[in-house]
Amino acid sequence: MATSSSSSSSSKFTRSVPFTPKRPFSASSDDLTNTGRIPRSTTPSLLGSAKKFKAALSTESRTRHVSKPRPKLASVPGTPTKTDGSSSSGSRPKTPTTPRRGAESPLPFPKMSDMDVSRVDPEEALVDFQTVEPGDISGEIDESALADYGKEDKVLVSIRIRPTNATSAWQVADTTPKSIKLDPQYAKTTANPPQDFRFDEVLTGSENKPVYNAVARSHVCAAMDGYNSVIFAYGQTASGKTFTLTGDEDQPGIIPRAMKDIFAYIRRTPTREYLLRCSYLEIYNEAIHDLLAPPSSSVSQPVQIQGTGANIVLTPLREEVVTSLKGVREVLHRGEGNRRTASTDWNERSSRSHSVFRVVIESRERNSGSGSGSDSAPSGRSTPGFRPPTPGGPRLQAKGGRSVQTSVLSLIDLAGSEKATSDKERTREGKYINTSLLTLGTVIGTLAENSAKNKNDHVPFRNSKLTRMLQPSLSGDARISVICTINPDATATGESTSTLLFAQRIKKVQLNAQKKEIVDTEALLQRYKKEIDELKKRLAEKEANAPTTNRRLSAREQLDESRAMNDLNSRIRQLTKLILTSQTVDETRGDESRPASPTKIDFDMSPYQLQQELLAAHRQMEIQSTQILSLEAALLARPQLSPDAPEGEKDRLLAGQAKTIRELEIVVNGYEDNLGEPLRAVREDVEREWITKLEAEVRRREEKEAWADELVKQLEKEKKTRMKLEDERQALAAFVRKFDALGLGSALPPPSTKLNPPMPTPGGAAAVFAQRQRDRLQLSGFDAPMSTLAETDSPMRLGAGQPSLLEEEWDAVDDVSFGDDKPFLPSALKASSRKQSHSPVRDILRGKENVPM
Ligand SMILES: Nc1ncnc2c1ncn2[C@@H]1O[C@H](COP(=O)(O)OP(=O)(O)OP(=O)(O)O)[C@@H](O)[C@H]1O
Repeated sequence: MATSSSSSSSSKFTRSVPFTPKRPFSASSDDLTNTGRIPRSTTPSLLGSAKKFKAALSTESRTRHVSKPRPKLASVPGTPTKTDGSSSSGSRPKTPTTPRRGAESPLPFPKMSDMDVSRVDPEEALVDFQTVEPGDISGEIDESALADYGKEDKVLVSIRIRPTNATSAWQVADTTPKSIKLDPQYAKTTANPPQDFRFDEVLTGSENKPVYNAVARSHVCAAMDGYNSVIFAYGQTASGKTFTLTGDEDQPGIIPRAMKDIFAYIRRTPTREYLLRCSYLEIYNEAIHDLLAPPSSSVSQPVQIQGTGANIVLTPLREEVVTSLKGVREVLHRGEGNRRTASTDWNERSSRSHSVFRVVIESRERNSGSGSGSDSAPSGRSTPGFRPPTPGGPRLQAKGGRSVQTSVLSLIDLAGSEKATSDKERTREGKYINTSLLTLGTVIGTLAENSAKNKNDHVPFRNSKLTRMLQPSLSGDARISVICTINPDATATGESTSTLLFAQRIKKVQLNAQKKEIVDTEALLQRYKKEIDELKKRLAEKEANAPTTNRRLSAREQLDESRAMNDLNSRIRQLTKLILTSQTVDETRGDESRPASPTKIDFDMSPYQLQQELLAAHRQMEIQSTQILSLEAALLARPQLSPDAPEGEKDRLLAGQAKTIRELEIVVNGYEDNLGEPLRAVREDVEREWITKLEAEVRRREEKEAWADELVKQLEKEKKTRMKLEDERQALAAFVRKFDALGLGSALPPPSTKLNPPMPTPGGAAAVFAQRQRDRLQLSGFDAPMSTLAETDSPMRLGAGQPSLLEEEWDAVDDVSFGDDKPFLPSALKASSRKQSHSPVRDILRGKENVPM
């Protein structure tokens, strides 16, 4: 938002923007528009500010600043001459926003507050082409050039580059779409060329008229045509958001131009009449303040957002009815006044808060005076009297078949976007601005992603008041135009780039705004009745001609004809039902005690229709007679006793029934004694017997499991021992082979044969060793090879072909003497028996029950 020169010095918030042209430049706008720069010689005081023009529409500010007489606007061609003030239709309605102090209401309603506008009669506040004064429309708006409301399903995204005294760091190309890119000399890195950003519009200069025409006009017209429209300005502090939206005395911004355009639109639309309501609010520190409510109540009663999804309602929020541009100025002026009152430092506040100006536009066709239905009152302010209050403000009613179109135009000036990224101070305020602008970025990012990738990811609208309020619009229910303002100075390239990235993201959001209409139900009923009459007429004609035409028609054509009559009939029945439903509702409301009649017979029906009705009635009767029969049977089953039977009879019947009850109790008790109790006992016995068995089973299973675990552990241990022995055996074998290789493998000679050199044994020491192993096994009674033994002996299988030394004792293996006459048997047997007696597995197995050893 804008800066005030007076307060800027005191503000701790220093603005990087020195450029604040307040007065019209002597340079022509052409000088500025193309380059976005202002010649130094023409630049006015740098300390001037647009902030004081924030309420540029206020009549007060206008009289204060404008010395020259207001230019007289040429009347719009085709504008009917205004009738004099005495005529009720021509007299200009007073904007009902002026406080009516002390006015006593003649009606039995409680006295309304000074600012209560909820009881304004909407019929008295209507605006139409006759009531708009030439001064209320903008002479600057090019009426002939009505845009096409922008791209219907895309957000209209434009960039506005604020003029600068320094050299702009941005280059603008006048292509289609318009593009903007950073001057390479200001790029941080020269590795990649600067990104070329493309948008619907890239605007430069200080002229607000082309900006309005390019970015806002289409959306204002769309709002007048029944579409919700949102125009918001996003950008760094002092980049020109407020200048663009509000403008100043010489360059009115989008808000004043939009209001003028609204009245111009009304003036050139003689077929419709309008009810305009304005609201003005501010979101500051995540609280919504109603700027039109008295300051005390706006603090004590902050505005709440209610509802979900597309049905968001702001409450309590004042909506002021306006009938002229003067009324709009007053509303804006009051809102600005309240906003300033609430802040100690206006600049800080304005750049840290979001302001939202909303216009609710309701319209319906003007009554042609043809007297359709009961509504023959002339259009406009003819309905006298006082209305009961409507929440939020008066509403236009759908009348005499004229449906009401409702739309909202929202004009939003956001807080400075750099707060979302660089506000280091962790103040409450900074945090809240961060929250709402960061959430806006996230929401737009997710929406863009969802549209681009056809996804349905959660969009965090609820994370901030701003996004929650904008939810219906951002969800696609509005035409959106975003104007992103950038400061072209080289010092601000980072912030400007992030603004351009935001703009690029929002471009991808998909929209699907629809017109909203409230239909007049009375008129709808009238239309149904008319259609029924026409259909009946056609049906009657067909039936009358049927005898003659049927003779000429083929069988197929006759069938078609009969089908057509059937169709007519069913449509008549359908419409009649719709009418009857609404009448039935009215009847039941009117007299609760009287049941609504299920059907109404129209005696104007054709014979065919009556026949159908008769058949349906017959079917209904059959169903009902079956029901009657079953009810009669039920009645007969009841004990016979007339209501006027003597008391004694009744007592007897009661006694009889009491007896039956007792008998039934006896039966129930008998069942319990004879069957219930014994059955329970049997069940308990069975349970008891089986519980012990079950417990024993469980115990056994647990023991076996423990034994199996132990067994596995022992086998593991045994396997390790085997591996170790195998390693040692291999070492020994290697030693023996080496021994042989040295020629020492012959049987040792007897000590006496020293002279005869020993002859090597055929096959060497290895052969001797192998032979000894075989002999040993044979002697122990094992024929199977060792490896087989190992496999069968142990529940833990070793790899096939793995040599086994399980049965071997180290001292046996240790016997490496090569004398084949040395008896081997005793040692082997001894080892074998010793091994058996010490086997840990056997020890465990022995300890187990039921395991044969
Ligand atoms: N296009 C422009 N032509 C001439 N002056 C401009 C333009 N844009 C901005 N300015 C001037 O720059 C100053 C800052 O602009 P403005 O107050 O609109 O910024 P802002 O983005 O609204 O800042 P904040 O975030 O604080 O509200 C004002 O004095 C305004 O007059």
